[in-house]
Amino acid sequence: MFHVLIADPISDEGLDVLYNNEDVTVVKETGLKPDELESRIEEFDGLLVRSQTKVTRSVIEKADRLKIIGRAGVGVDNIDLEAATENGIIVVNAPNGNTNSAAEHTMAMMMALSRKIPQAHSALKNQKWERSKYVGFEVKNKTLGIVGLGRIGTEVAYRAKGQRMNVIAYDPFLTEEKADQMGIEYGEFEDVLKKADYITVHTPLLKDTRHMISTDAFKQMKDGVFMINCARGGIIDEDALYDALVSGKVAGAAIDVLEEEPFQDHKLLELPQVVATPHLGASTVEAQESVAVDVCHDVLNHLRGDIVKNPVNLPSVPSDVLSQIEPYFNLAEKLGMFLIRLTDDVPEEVNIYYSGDLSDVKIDPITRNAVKGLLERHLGSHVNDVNALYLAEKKDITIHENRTSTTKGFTNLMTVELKTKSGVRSVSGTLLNGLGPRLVRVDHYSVDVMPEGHIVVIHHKDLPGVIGEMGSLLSERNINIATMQVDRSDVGGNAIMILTIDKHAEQEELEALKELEEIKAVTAVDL
Ligand SMILES: NC(=O)c1ccc[n+]([C@@H]2O[C@H](COP(=O)([O-])OP(=O)(O)OC[C@H]3O[C@@H](n4cnc5c(N)ncnc54)[C@H](O)[C@@H]3O)[C@@H](O)[C@H]2O)c1
Ligand SMILES: O=C(O)[C@H](O)COP(=O)(O)O
Repeated sequence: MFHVLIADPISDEGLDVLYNNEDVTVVKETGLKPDELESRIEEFDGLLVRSQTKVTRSVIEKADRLKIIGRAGVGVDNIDLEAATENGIIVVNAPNGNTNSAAEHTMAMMMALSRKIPQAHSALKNQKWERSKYVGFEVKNKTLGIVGLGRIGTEVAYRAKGQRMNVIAYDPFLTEEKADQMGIEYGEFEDVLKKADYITVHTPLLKDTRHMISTDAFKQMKDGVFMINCARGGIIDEDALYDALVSGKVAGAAIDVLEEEPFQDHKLLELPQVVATPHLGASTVEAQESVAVDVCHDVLNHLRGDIVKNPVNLPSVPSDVLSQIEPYFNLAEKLGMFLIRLTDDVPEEVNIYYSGDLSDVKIDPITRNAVKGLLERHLGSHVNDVNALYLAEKKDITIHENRTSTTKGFTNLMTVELKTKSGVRSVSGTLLNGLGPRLVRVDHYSVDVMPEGHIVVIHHKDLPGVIGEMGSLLSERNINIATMQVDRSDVGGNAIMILTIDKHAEQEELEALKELEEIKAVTAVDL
């Protein structure tokens, strides 16, 4: 049974996705104080929030069974992503559901600002008919500067063109060609600052974007510029904006978001040329239904062990690519689990080689599964594909991915190589069409083993009678051999035997095998 906590108001249409399942219980407790959330969180497998609830490191560190945090919306700056990743908790969001609403709100704010609608409205409600006081500006033929041309910035650009504005945009991923296609001007950040009559920001709040609209940025702008922020508080330095408004450098500002929310007594709100809404960009029926449905599906999928659509702290994989690589996840994990059993030394470096069909697919998610398999032996079951690479780095294990043309006759081949102070061990595997995963090499020995169940790997001398002796030893202990694979380096030299047996091999059973003179090493691997 999975327990999911809904900590912010989330649309019922989304919650229905969770309610209608026998394996899920939903607890709705919105408006929890940070210490209340900390004390409740250990009961839950899933947590659903919007922007209000702060999912801090101390919340995450108390979340012993938490597997997923769902953000019904875009911005995840209220969630400590680093802490979530370290603790193997996947964070998912719903990036597409509120794009339209946020873009429409931005346009509404720009028009309200330009035509002083909120000020005129409030005067009229106070019985003041002040027509001359509220003369505004047309936006037609003015230049709108967009900082951040992602989903929302792009929608704003198209709407502004519909208003016959000129649009100039800056985004690190914007090319001149793309700008041409959109019929807008491509600019550097400074060009946008200098040329725009209205500037709207649509970036996430990141280290690089915090206070990117600073005192220095205001200095570069036209006198009488209008500023709009329907993205995140903190992108605009609020003190610098206040000074620029008071000095008249900025003619007016439309603000949906501030650094500290909820906000009430903010000095910006005292200025008559500031139009503000309480973080309403995504607050439409349509957006809320859409983000809630999207995020609840991802939460349910993840809890049931299925793939999520919108991971934030995992590489996102388009579904057509996923269907190509998902079958390799199990193979990769098994290779990692097998390999780590071949040595008791401290892992230092892992090299993963992808070849054949695997040489031109997205390999990062496959690598995560291999590393997860490797680390599980020593770090336990809290290792997952979210934190596998982070934990490897923490343990000073370097991971290298390599694409090679060496297929050794297989249509796809994956080799995981582990370096320790005593040497290099490696294991290779393939997905056999229709037959599933196979181990095909262990170090330099060729084998053909299904990587599942109870396996015993025996390194021995290639001498007559060894196989028989081992067979009798095992049968004396009532251990049935299901399959057996042998290979040798040269006649009479070193050899390997890989047995699959019907039950877990106990330590004393392995010790008995080791007593045979010809046996050099015996390792049990349960996959
Ligand atoms: N007010 C609201 O209710 C509301 C609603 C939805 C989204 N938002 C916020 O709006 C913002 C944009 O959302 P989105 O869905 O368009 O995100 P997005 O990821 O699609 O777009 C963000 C864009 O910002 C660009 N960017 C990053 N750093 C930049 C920099 N230094 N300079 C210029 N551009 C930079 C990125 O390249 C990207 O194209 C986010 O902060 C989101 O949280 C607010
Ligand atoms: O990032 C977002 O999606 C918006 O800021 C919406 O936030 P909200 O879900 O709290 O309205």
